[in-house]
Amino acid sequence: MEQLALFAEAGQSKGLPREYLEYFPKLIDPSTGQQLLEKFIAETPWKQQVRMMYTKEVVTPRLTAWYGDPQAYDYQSLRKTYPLTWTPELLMIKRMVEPLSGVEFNSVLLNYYRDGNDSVAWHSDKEEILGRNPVIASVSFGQVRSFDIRNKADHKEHYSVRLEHGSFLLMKAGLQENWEHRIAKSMRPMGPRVNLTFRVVK
Ligand SMILES: O=C(O)CCC(=O)C(=O)O
Ligand SMILES: [Fe+2]
Repeated sequence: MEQLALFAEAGQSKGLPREYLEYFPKLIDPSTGQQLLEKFIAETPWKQQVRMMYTKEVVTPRLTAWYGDPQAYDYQSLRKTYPLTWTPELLMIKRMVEPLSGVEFNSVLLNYYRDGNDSVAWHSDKEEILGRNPVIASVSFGQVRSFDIRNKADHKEHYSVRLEHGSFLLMKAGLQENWEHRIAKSMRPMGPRVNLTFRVVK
């Protein structure tokens, strides 16, 4: 049984459109990852974003925080907003993913999924501040969650990757243009997960 599960996990990236997405299950060892997870949960100034959806206020179903260089401010928001200052842990992980990504990142968005009720809906990260064809490096800690992608031109073409504790997912140029992604809610009991997405803000 255990063997079967392991086999399925090892082969889970088979069939993925590798020109758009690359999965590395073991970037960070499990015990370091556990310490980082606990530190991120305890020490990050998490916020729950509120957005307007037509006339209704909608609360984002997860907690977020944004870190980076002061130059990576968000010029699109009504009031210029600045990222929090890099922590040593975030800088360490940034230096690990940069050679694998071929990009120097200047900011990172943290997502905290407290349990199976937390999620991110279908979207692609294609804001103007990310420029054209952004490369995004995603590192996951804690609860394994399913990362689903679907082709914008044909929703029947879809894949899932289970993002394991300590794993690294590289979202390559073109993914945001041609595919959408999400982390769906789950009915199963789920522990906490923290995900970091390193980005270049123009
Ligand atoms: O939690 C994840 O793995 C994905 C997060 C995401 O899509 C985003 O922050 O834009
Ligand atoms: Fe995203």
